[in-house]
Amino acid sequence: MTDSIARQQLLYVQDQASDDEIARQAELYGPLTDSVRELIEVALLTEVDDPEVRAALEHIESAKRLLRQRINPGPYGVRWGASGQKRAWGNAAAGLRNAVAPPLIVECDPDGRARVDFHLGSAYEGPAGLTHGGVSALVLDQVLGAAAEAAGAPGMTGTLTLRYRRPTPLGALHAEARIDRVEGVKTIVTGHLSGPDGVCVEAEGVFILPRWARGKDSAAVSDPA
Ligand SMILES: CCCCC/C=C\C/C=C\C/C=C\C/C=C\CCCC(=O)SCCNC(=O)CCNC(=O)[C@H](O)C(C)(C)COP(=O)(O)OP(=O)(O)OC[C@H]1O[C@@H](n2cnc3c(N)ncnc32)[C@H](O)[C@@H]1OP(=O)(O)O
Repeated sequence: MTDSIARQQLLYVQDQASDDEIARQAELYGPLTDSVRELIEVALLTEVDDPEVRAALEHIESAKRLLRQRINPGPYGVRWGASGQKRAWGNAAAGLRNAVAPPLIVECDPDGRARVDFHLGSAYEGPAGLTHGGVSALVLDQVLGAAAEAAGAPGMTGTLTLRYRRPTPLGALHAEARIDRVEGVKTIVTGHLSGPDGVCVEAEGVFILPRWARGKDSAAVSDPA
């Protein structure tokens, strides 16, 4: 096993946190993340005068000093609590503690379907007034991957093929996915992202359970044996 695979595996952690403790953390950190996400948007769009910008910067620096007093060296990883509840809170698309995430709160069915209604603000702009194509890929990767995982056939994205059919606006959007077929360790998933005028991006993904995870269940992925 290479060092990088071993390091990756160590970030899948059983931390035995109780459901109550997880709920406490979600209540504490969820609003912090939401506030930082809004800060990103406000910092992008503010038109106040220079002294107000400098004063705001001081406040933000002070908040960072507070939070840095005790800090995880990162990244967050994926953690499972005592009841098996999963926390992928660092995830760039869906993480509860990641202000970069839109966030996507994906609904899944165990038969391998997933869907999400979400909102992309000005921070996700690519072409003027439109969603960045890489952000559409992020969303579809996540939703297709979640469909595979929901059916018990999770995997790393091996191949993601996208067809951008019409420009994707910012604002209220929808994405959905379903498993097309499972071929051994490969799960093939299709889906799309749509806006108010219809489908904007179509996707097909091949999700592959990596060698190191084969024959293990999610409760054992952090066991390097
Ligand atoms: C229960 C355990 C949980 C384990 C957790 C592991 C993964 C779960 C991860 C996320 C799931 C959760 C939620 C979903 C959320 C988000 C989705 C976003 C996910 C990502 O953001 S993820 C980051 C981007 N992703 C990468 O960073 C991948 C880098 N890469 C690799 O890690 C390897 O490259 C890998 C694993 C892809 C394959 O490596 P490998 O050694 O396991 O593969 P191997 O050679 O055994 O091939 C087996 C069969 O796959 C075919 N095959 C091989 N490579 C292929 C490819 N690229 N495309 C199409 N088919 C391919 C072969 O042709 C053969 O096919 P056949 O059986 O038909 O011959």
